[in-house]
Amino acid sequence: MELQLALDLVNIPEAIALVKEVEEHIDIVEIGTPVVINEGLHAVKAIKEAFPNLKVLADLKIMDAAGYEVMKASEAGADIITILGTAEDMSIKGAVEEAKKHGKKILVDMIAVKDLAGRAKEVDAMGVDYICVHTGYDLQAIGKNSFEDLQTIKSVVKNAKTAIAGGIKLETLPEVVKVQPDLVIVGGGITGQADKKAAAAKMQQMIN
Ligand SMILES: O=C(CO)[C@H](O)[C@H](O)COP(=O)(O)O
Repeated sequence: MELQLALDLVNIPEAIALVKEVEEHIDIVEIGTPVVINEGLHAVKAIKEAFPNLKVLADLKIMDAAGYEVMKASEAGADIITILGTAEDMSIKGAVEEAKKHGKKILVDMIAVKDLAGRAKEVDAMGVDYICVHTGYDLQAIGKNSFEDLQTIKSVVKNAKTAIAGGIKLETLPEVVKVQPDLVIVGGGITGQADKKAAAAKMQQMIN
């Protein structure tokens, strides 16, 4: 199981400082969608240059023009790029094809997908690398989580790795670990802690 640190509410210097604190306890750094909106793909480039040994995920949440956007994120140094499960099949297949050309991976974010099991089976057959259940901030605010959704995709996905994101904290991590996803994505559960290094270290220990 791998641990991904999601950075959503920082600028580039803050992101670098934060990763420095926890780098030995994480596998992947996510440049979150708000960071990409504020800073562009420069943020991906800056983090990859500063931490060449960590994988970098560009959370572009692609919906269209997938081949082009995957190409640009790949050129910036992203190792993994996200596309939405609600995107057209043609977009997801285009993302996979472009990522393969660059030796990169595609993570499908299943946020807001209604028929989770059905769509997970479909995107799994398109050759994507990760399928991720995700409760976004807006639904976290009304107490939702993706723990059951993780079980749903685990029961139908045959080829891709499975992942989970959205409000995971130290207290809820055991419930996630029980279901054995391949990738656990944590933002505020680390960045919102006074001792970020300790939180990341504890999570890494629980995951392993
Ligand atoms: O993609 C995201 C929001 O759209 C976040 O990066 C993801 O939800 C993880 O952050 P947190 O653990 O703080 O919810």
